[in-house]
Amino acid sequence: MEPGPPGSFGPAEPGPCLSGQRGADHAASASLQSAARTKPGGHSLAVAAVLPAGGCGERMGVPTPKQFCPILERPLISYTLQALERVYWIKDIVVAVTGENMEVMKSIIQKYQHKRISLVEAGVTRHRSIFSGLKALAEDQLNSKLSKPEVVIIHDAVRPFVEEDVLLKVVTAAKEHGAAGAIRPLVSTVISPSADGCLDHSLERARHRASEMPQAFLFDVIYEAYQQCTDYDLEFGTECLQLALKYCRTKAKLVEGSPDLWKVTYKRDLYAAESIIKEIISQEICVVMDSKEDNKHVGHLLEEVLKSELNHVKVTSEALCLAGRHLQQIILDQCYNFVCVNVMTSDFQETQKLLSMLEESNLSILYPVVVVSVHFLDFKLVPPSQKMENLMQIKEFSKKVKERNILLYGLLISYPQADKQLQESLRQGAIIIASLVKERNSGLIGQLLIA
Ligand SMILES: Nc1ccn([C@@H]2O[C@H](COP(=O)(O)OP(=O)(O)OP(=O)(O)O)[C@@H](O)[C@H]2O)c(=O)n1
Ligand SMILES: O=C(CO)[C@H](O)[C@H](O)COP(=O)(O)O
Repeated sequence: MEPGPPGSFGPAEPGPCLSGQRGADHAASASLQSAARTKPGGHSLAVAAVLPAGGCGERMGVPTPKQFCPILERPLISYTLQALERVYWIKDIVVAVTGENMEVMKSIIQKYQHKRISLVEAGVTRHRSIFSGLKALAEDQLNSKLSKPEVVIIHDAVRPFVEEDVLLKVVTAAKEHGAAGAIRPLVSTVISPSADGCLDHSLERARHRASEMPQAFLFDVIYEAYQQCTDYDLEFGTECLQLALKYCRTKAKLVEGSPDLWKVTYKRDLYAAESIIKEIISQEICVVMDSKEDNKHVGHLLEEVLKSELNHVKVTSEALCLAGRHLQQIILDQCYNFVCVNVMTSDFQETQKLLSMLEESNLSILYPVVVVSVHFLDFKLVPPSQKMENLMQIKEFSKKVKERNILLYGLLISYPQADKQLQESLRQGAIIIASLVKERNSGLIGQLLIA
């Protein structure tokens, strides 16, 4: 039941938004947030979250429970925690895990520096795990640091792509209606089979919806419902909204959710989740160069070719010399891909400077950072073989920085005198860079690729 080996460092502040909407519409988000924090009377709304994480992931078909399966070497549950903890108005996050996985969970919290998390022991069914989380939040608990929230969010630990806007929508609707949950249109039609395995009847697809997570409730409503519900409900029930309806006559407001809210269930869902994460962290590349004229000139040429080859990626450039001030900002803004330009040289001074800055920044705690050390050489004047000995040092550097979750690759780009040939080698270089950034293949680190 050991989870796969995650990376090994300590994160900075809550990582980037996994929604791919980084930096988008700050003003709208701020006003939404203040709406969530403020009751009509002007007092802040106390919101907590309960994450059931005590399942064994039978349908995934692997020995590790799916919430601990690694994606880019970090356990799935860490992405979900990151998504919730970056929403500052969620005060407490209560995670239900089995006794057997308690230590694993504690080490994940420590390694990725998750904040505001409390752990409780999970039950044998999802409903029992949720009930256990709710009990920890109820005010009559002795020796508890937690306090009873007005609204509680319930969210599966295996739905990592939950965004702040849907959390806010369900919380706001729960405040008004007592309960609320995210829904999606049905993909397949739901049918009811009879005992002999034949079709009994089918439901009209357009009139039904798939119930997803997150859901939110007035705490008193859902706690009352769990206290009243039967053992049968706790054993076989799959819908919290139904408990609120059945035991508290609270009709949940249904909120349209995004397709990324789906529950990681089968093995293929891990691959899908990995692709989504890779896509999000590959959206920006920073070309780093020093201020020497030659270096700047060819660095900007490469930047232009990258821009035209990768039109969906934001390509920026930055000088390494200004005591790294702008570069620090780019690191703070969570750019996870760097191309370091070295002209007519096979030493790694520039690349090493950049690597030191990245190591100091802790940027790579949550996601692997790609660094491509680009060396422009005129292969006619300087045969690569002459420089090989020096260039091979990249293997050692890459091993060292891999421990800090930095993926270092080497790229030799031919620097011929003729403009047309240079354009062609820059284009080939850009294609290689794009693929290194997109794939984040740790098997290729320390390799010298040639364009
Ligand atoms: N006894 C249980 C069972 C499930 N869960 C949690 O409930 C969420 C959604 O349940 P599901 O996807 O069904 O998870 P598993 O039960 O682990 O998967 P499977 O049904 O394939 O065994 C997951 O975060 C899971 O860890 C839980 O906290 N306690
Ligand atoms: O989709 C959901 C809400 O309705 C739940 O995630 C789902 O019902 C969990 O149930 P199970 O453990 O049976 O998969």
